[in-house]
Amino acid sequence: MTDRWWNAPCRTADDSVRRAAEARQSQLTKPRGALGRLETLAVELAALQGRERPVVERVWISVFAGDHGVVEEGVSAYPQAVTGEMLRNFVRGGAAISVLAKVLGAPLEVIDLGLACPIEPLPGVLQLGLGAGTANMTREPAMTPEQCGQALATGRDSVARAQAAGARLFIGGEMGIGNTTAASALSAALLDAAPADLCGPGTGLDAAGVQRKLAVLEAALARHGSLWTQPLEALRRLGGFEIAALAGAYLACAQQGVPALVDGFICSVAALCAVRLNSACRPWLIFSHRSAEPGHVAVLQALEAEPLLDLGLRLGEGSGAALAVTVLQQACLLHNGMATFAEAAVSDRPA
Ligand SMILES: O=C(O)c1ccc[n+]([C@@H]2O[C@H](COP(=O)([O-])O)[C@@H](O)[C@H]2O)c1
Ligand SMILES: Cc1cc2nc[nH]c2cc1C
Repeated sequence: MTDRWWNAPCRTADDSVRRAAEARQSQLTKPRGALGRLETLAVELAALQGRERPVVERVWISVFAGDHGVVEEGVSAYPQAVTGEMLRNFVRGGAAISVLAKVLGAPLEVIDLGLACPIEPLPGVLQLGLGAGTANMTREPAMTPEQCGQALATGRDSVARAQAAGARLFIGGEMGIGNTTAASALSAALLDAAPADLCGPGTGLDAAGVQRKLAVLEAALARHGSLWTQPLEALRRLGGFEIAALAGAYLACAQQGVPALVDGFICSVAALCAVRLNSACRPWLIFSHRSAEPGHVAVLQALEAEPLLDLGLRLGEGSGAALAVTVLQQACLLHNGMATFAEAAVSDRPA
């Protein structure tokens, strides 16, 4: 991997626009701060978009899918064939993210990076064939350097398509049976944390299943723990195709100046990876929700992220991010549409 494109500079938010947007918030007909997080969200979006009146329109959704060799260790409640089966469901319109994309009027791009149980060519699914899923990380690195580089570039290419379509907000989703194990291993490595703090039921393991998954995580970390010093190598050894693609997408979003709405546990681990690869991407990442997957808390904390929603979701696909779009939209509509104290002839000081 000689082309380390992710090291190129990221765009920066516009501080003068931020100050103008803050000044506007202070003039709107409400006690200062009364719209809580909606105020800072609108101001931050204004600074990122470089416009005092931010807008959330033309949302783009890319869902990245891949399988995981570690599934042969019995770490998921569901069989690996579900990854490909869900891709069919995505394009036929029956998955949660299909419904939410339709509601938002957002294009839904589906990318199959490499499946253990390949599916037929399908209109609407971009099939890249990086491999029959990743290798089993308890035995060998999940990805070759070439696969990891191709997966990162896949995310970057999605952002380029989003930008060409005029997208103002990027949502990355993921689908991959076993990917909570990859995300737990990768985050334990990057955070130097105990795997027990990052291991959870995923799609629905029972207590015995979670214990088995923990033993698998410990084996993977013992196998690779001393073999990586750079985040890229941790990603290659412990991550997955879709996780690398998401990391590449977040980095490209920051380089191109497109805010990204981050979904749940797996997406947040990809975001952590992106931040470790190039910390200047962090301001472009907005965290949509706190997943029910227990490891999400530690990852959010490490990123100093306070997510917008906490609905007990643990689906993935980009679903939590798609749900949070409405919150961003309402924050902007209030910021842009409310009257100022002067316009409405309302006294702007407490008695
Ligand atoms: O987004 C989340 O927070 C989340 C939490 C738990 C599970 N998932 C989804 O469930 C799948 C991975 O679960 P598992 O148990 O097979 O590792 C994968 O397709 C994810 O999209 C997603
Ligand atoms: C049915 C199903 C749908 C999903 N969507 C994202 N991860 C998933 C895992 C399963 C098992």
